[in-house]
Order: sequence, then structure tokens, then C-alpha cells
Amino acid sequence: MDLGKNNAGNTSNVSISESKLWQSILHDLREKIDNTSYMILNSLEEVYYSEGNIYIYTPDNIYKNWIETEILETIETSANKVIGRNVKIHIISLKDKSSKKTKKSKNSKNFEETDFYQYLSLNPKYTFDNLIVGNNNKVAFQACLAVTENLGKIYNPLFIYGDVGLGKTHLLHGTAYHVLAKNSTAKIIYTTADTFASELFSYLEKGMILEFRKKYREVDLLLIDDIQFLVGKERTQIEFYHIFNVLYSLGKQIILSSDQPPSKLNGIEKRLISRFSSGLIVEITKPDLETKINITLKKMKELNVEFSRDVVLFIAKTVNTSVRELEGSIKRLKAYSEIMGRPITLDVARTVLKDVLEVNEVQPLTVERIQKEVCNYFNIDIKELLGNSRNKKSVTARQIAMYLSKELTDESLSSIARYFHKKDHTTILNAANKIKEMMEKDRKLKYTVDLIKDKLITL
Ligand SMILES: Nc1ncnc2c1ncn2[C@@H]1O[C@H](COP(=O)(O)OP(=O)(O)OP(=O)(O)O)[C@@H](O)[C@H]1O
Repeated sequence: MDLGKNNAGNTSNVSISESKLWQSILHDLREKIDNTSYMILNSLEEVYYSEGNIYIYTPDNIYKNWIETEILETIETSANKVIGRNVKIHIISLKDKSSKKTKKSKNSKNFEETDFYQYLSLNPKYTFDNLIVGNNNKVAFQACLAVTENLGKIYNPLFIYGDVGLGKTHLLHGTAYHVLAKNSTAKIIYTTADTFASELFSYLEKGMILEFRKKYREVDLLLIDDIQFLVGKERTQIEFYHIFNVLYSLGKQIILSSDQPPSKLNGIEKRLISRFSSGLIVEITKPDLETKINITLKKMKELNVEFSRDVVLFIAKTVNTSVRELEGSIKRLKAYSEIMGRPITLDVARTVLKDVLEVNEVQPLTVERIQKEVCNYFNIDIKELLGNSRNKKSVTARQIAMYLSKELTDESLSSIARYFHKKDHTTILNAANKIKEMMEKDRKLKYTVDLIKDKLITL
């Protein structure tokens, strides 16, 4: 029987029998039912989920009767626990063809893995596949990747910090997904320090502190986001301190994120700070232009929207505060274009994102600024840059300035030519092409150009 096929022979749906959720339910049942019952359940090939119902198909009535009399309640309890809501279990014998048809009506939706991820509070979009890795987050990403290969063995704890909206949560969720992809039964808790604190108090109110401890002390990977929210919460810090110690001594992996490095987390106990600092601390910084362009292109694809190259460059250059804002700007432009039925031109983008630009107080990127920055870098006079000197340094500087003016401003080639006191726009085009070509072969030149570019656009 083909597990990937549903009743209608449609191969696009995934049955619960293949899913991580069913594996988790079976895993939970392993210790609770006898071996024969476990073998029976493990051998079943058709198990489906639909809106709070699990349909388990058995080859005949003997299996059906066994499950119903021996283990039905236990399955239900495990399923409720794993899914986090009440589910109803239906046992259907495949010999009884008519019941199969009724239960699996065309509205019946097979289980999707997103149900499982929602249960873990993971955003389905925050995977490594959707994460753009640039200079700003490369170290943090590599550290997370290394940790997934070797849970608890290296970089424990891993402490990731950076300003708001720079992708810390995305990285934490991506790590959890990556661990689950390698081992679907890994016990993972992702939570924020705030949720951890509220959860603790609700367990305390119910007199269930032991259950709370058990829950957190049993994990293979604990990810706590926004750890700065532990500041001032003394009771929560005490509880977290003990959980941390237990997990650490058991060699379980802990990953924390914060908007500050540990040393700046005033209001968190010293003993916790020293533990946060005992593993690897990595920073996520603001993305450079190239990374912002790549993120913009990725988000456009996710949002199914297309902008011209000019608009992409404009967004990436001008939205400087966070990746969240970058994403917000793309969404705004998309909404504007849909509502007004107009394509997004550079002028439209400028108008729609006016308030974002005001916040960012962007210094306009003019040909004059580029010329000045190039002169600073090469330590030459503007007269030398604009003159006709053929010495190597002046020629390189001039060509780089022409290349950057073409790449980073909206000026036409003729207009750029005027800024360089040239009559012919082909001078600019030739210089720009030459630098572009040379950068592919000459790493030192590429490094120089990138450095100047960074200075011009860095936030
Ligand atoms: N490198 C990246 N590639 C793709 N998307 C990114 C990247 N960095 C951030 N994002 C996106 O930016 C948005 C904000 O990221 P996220 O919530 O992870 O930031 P954060 O650092 O956790 O922020 P906060 O400190 O406010 O909690 C998300 O939609 C995320 O997908």
C-alpha cells in the first residue's frame, strides 16, 4: 500500500502514518502499552488526521477489536498530550469498505506537519531554507548549525544577541526545525522568557511546580528567546537557574537569545550571567547592503510580488533599522500596488515609504558623496579624481567612483558623466564594466570596492 497516497489516489497529501506527529504519539505510547499492542500500531499503514479526529485503519476486525478493547483510551491520552488539544480516535476496519468511504469524505484533510510545529510554537516560515545568511549573521548561523550536529557537546549554552528584528527568533526556530529533521522524536521546547515566567506562575498557582520542572528538565534542546525579559523577575530567575543547571549537567543543549550581551543584562543574577557567558556568545548585527538585497528578493518571492531592480535597491538602501522593517516595507508596497492597481515605480516607493525614510534619516547617496568617499579611501584630492591623470591610483579611484555612481544612484549615465566632467556617457559605462569584470578576478579590488560601498550605505 502506498503510504503517500490518500483514498482518492492523490499523492500530494501526507498521511499521519508518515508524519512526525504520529511518530511522536507512538513514541509517547512506547512505555505505556505492551509490546504486542505497540507492534500492531507500528505496523499500521493508514492513519489520517482531520480536524481533531484521527482515523486509524486496520487490516481487519481482529486488529480493530484488539485496539478498541486494549489500548484505545491510552492512544487518545497520548494523542491529546502530543497535539495539545482533545482529539477523537476512530478505528476502522479496511474490510468494512463502506465506513472507509464515509469517514474519508472529500472534505477530510490529511494531517499536515504544520499542526505539529504549531504545537511546538514554531513559525513554519522560520526555517533555515528561508534564512538569508550574510556577514551579519554568518557566525551565529554556523554556531547553530554546529550545535544541531552535536547537541549539548559544543557551544553550550549558545547565547545569541542582537538588536530588535534582526532574525534571532528566526534562527532559533530554524535550529529547532533542523534538529527535528534529523531526529523527529527529539524533545524540544522553544519559548520566550516572558512565556516561561507566566507559565511558571500558572503552574505555581495550581500547585504543580514539580510538573513544571519535569517538563523543562526532560528536554534535549531548550531554546529561550528574549532572555532579557528575565530582568527583575527574581522568582523566575531562581527556577530557570535550577533548570539550566540540571540540563547543563545532563549535557542537554541550551540556546538563548537576547537584545544585549550577557554582561549588559543588568537585573539578572550574577550566577545566571556567568552561566550565560560560559559557552559561546555570538552577535547578530545589521545586514549590509548585499544581504539586504538578498533578503528583499527572498521576501518578495515569499510574498509573491515583483519589483524592479531599482525599487529593490532603493528598499535595501533606505530601510536601515531592521529586517522586520524591511519586510514590513515590502508588504506595504505590495498592498499599495494591489489596492491602487498600480505597479511600484521608484517614485511610488519613495512616497509610500516616506515615513520609514524619515525615521531612517537617510543621507541621499549622490555622485558627489561617492566621489568624496573614494577620494578619502585613496587619499587623493577631488581635482585628481576629476582630472585626466593617468597614474594607476588615480585611474583606479576614478573608475571605482564611476562604477559606484552607476550602481548606487539613480542618475543616468549622461548625468554621471557630467559630474566627472566627461562629455561622453560611454566613458562611465566602460569604466563601470571594467571594474565589474576586474572584481571577478581580483579579490583585493573587490574588497576595496565593497569597503567603500559599505561606508556609503552602512546605517
Ligand atoms: N537573515 C534573514 N533572512 C530572512 N529573513 C530574516 C532574516 N533576518 C530576519 N528576518 C525576518 O525578519 C523578521 C524579524 O525577525 P525575528 O523576529 O527573528 O527578529 P528578532 O531578532 O527575534 O527580533 P526581536 O528582538 O524583536 O524579537 C522575521 O520575519 C524574519 O523572518
